[in-house]
Amino acid sequence: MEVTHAADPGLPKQPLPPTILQDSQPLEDTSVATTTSYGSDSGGIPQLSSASFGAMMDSNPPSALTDTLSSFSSGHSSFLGGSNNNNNSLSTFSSSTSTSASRRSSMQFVKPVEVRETLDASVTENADGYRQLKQYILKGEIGKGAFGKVHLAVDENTDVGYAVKEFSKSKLRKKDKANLFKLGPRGRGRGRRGPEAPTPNASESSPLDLIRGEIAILKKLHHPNIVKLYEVLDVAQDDSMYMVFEWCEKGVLMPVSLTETYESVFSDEESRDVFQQMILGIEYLHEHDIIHRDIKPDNLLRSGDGTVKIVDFGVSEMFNKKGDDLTKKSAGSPAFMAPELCRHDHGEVSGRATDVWSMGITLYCLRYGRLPYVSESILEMQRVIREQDFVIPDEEKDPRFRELISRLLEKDPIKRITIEQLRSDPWVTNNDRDPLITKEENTENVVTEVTEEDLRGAIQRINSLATVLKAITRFKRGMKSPTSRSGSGPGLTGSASHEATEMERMQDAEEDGANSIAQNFVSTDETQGESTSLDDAIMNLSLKPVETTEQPSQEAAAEVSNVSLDAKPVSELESTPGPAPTVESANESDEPEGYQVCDMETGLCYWVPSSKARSSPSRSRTSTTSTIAAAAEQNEVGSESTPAPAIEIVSAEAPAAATPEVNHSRTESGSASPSRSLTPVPRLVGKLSRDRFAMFEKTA
Ligand SMILES: Nc1ncnc2c1ncn2[C@@H]1O[C@H](COP(=O)(O)OP(=O)(O)OP(=O)(O)O)[C@@H](O)[C@H]1O
Repeated sequence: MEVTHAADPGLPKQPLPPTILQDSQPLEDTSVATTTSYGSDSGGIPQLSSASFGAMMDSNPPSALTDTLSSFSSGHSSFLGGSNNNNNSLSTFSSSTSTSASRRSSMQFVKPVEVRETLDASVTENADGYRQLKQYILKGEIGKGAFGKVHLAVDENTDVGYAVKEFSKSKLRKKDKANLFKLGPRGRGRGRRGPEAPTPNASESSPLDLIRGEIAILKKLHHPNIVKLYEVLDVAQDDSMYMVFEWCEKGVLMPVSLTETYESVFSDEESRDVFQQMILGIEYLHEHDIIHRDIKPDNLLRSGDGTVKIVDFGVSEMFNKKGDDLTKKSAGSPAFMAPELCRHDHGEVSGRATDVWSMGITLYCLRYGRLPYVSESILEMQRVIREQDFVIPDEEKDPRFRELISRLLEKDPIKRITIEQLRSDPWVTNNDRDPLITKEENTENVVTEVTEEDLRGAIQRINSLATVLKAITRFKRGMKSPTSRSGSGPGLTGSASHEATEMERMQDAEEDGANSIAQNFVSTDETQGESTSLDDAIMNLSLKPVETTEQPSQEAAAEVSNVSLDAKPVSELESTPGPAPTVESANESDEPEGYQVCDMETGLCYWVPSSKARSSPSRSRTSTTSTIAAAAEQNEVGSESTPAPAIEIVSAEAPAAATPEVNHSRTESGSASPSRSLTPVPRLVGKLSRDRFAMFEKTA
């Protein structure tokens, strides 16, 4: 059996080392493990070190370094914030490590991947004695986090390797309660939300809510230097929840010890390469108003080709207001904490600047193999960070590096170097010999052509209207001229921020009815007083358990999509009087008057009129959005047992008296309907989103 790791879907699969490939033995058979280590609470079960697997893939594994690092595996102290006890090797960059040039070209392969959510998973034991979670066969432990183990898993259908992070729900709940006490409702859950975030409704919570913030953050991110999340699963019967991540087979870049110094550290070139990748990953995060807050070498993993992946968004914070990054919360690992956070009564601080500080400590560690600030107690550590200057070893001969470190570890956050300034730093760019890709290239979500295979490929389940918004956005960008997409237009110049890009998109949204969905989406607070942004919507919509009845009640449908009862479920829509124009009829005119939004999973298509066709500004915009959401979700509920009916939503904002609010046609299983001819593919115009919901312009 050939096992591969889940790199970007666009990249070729890479085989796992033969030792794992051949083996289908249960964990207890220690011959499976290429290296065995016994962590403090491993219970004697051999742990497979992902770094060891990675090292085996190197043509020239750095055995000396492996030896050196064995002294670092004895556990991290709380100063470092880490709790893993795996024996990850610090391997030098091997010949397989990608260069920044090849990385640049691989940026185009990053494809958005939808995160699947499974609420009723179960763990069974397979014929070979391995634990199996859905299609994932848990092969062995590759790490230990604060809330549980990290397993190497293999998808039995595709032989792709994944890192499956197990969480103990009881531990998470305990932590959640503590956060509630310390930080209030907004500090709850892994992956916190900025000050604008609404309070989660505890009474509606599902176990996945405990990690909902982290999921919501990871869902948004599609970048080569950010670890990909593929699926989250809750096992109702026991204490475990799982997150399925891209497997970073070379493991942790460098575990750091409070007391030790590495004998071998990253060379100038290697440190630059890692740091450049960190800059790109963090820039991307910051442009999406996400602050990581726990940047440290332990949270930088490497994939098989050496690409650096930022992991662990458990204490990250997502801000709803564009550009806002002020936080009062302290988080992260004390040794990496910025001085402005190192006082218990600190006021609001810039999250971006604190991430930059942590990048500085990380770079120092990479280069010199030790921390710049060390102390024996947390309070003392905080004092040292606030008051003392770091020391750069005398051997450091590169004045550019000295200058960079002092700008990164500048105690005043206002004076500290910014990500933007890092882009042109002489050490970072090696005096322009190794420049970074542009900010635009780095922060743009990649829009790619969709293949037939993609169209057929099932995205299992998406319970979020965010998908609709993303589809719309990508569709719009796909439809734009190359000039505007490349960012040479107003607001999209080299220094253009993501904020400007988003604003432009939103302005575009005014221009056609398709994007009215997007507008509705962000304006739901007008009518519901609840959701204020896409992020909120993700929070509110994406993790709800879906009823499994074929015909859910009106209340259930609204619950599923978390919309007001104003949103009509399909059953009610069916009896709505009025004409039910098909897309064919809508397409008869010469000019497009709207768009189809097609659900690629179920085959349902919705018709969204253009702004020209909309006539009643007084109608609640939420209604349209909500109705589509409810209808989509409702169909999803029924889709397992009955073939998908065809639904069109037309003239959704026309006055109710003259034209029904929502007209639709629906065909029961097996019966012929003109709407069945709404097969999306032939109608595709321009580029198409990979997501479940795709936009189609009418064809001439
Ligand atoms: N995607 C991955 N690929 C390979 N190994 C991983 C992956 N994610 C985690 N690991 C391994 O598991 C270890 C623990 O990771 P994890 O993120 O759970 O630890 P943590 O920093 O304590 O986080 P948390 O506080 O969120 O539990 C890592 O140090 C790493 O060795």
